[in-house]
Amino acid sequence: MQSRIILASQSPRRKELLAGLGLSFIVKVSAVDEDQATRDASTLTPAELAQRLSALKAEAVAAHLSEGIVIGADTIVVLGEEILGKPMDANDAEGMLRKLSGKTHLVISGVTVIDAQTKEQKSIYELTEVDFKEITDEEMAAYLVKANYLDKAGSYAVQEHGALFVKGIRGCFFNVVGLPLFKTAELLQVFDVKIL
Ligand SMILES: Cc1cn([C@H]2C[C@H](O)[C@@H](COP(=O)(O)OP(=O)(O)OP(=O)(O)O)O2)c(=O)[nH]c1=O
Repeated sequence: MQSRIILASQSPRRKELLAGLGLSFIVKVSAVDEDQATRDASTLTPAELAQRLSALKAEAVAAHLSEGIVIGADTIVVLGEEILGKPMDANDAEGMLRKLSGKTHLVISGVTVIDAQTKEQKSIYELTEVDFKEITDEEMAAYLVKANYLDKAGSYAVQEHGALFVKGIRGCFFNVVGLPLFKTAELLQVFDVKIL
């Protein structure tokens, strides 16, 4: 029998992406203080951090379960040495977008899967390069009024108004949206989840 799958994420994007694979699953979320965890993990590389945060989210949910396959994920935007998470407010968002303007950055998502019964746990990450156009002052002002950016790493969503700034990407598109489907599917197969 196929194990029950639990998505440990409040992100509507991750829910939609996973549902697109035809999997049936339930959503369960447990609180993780991502900001504190990021501060605690200052020696990690960005890829390690994304994986660590995804693991904390999956572990927080798996801790309350005796069976099931739990999936946690985390997405960060990395510009040079700087990690950009979600903005605190419009000012913060504007600052992030000014930094990203005209440059290429990385989007890294970590994904962790845990078998709640055996406690087997595995993490992967995926990395996508994203090229931004130069954002004009007029575009910036309109964007901050119209776009939904507060719950998005880097203050943009490539699948929404952020598309107007994204000239090109190299790598997995779904990774930028929040769940790298190819690598997530490979990982789920390690846990004997049948997709096809
Ligand atoms: C860069 C980018 C991010 N995002 C979103 C994906 C994630 O939802 C969010 C990054 O925040 P996360 O902390 O990874 O996820 P979350 O808080 O939304 O959900 P949860 O922790 O419960 O899993 O940014 C987009 O939707 N589009 C984009 O282009």
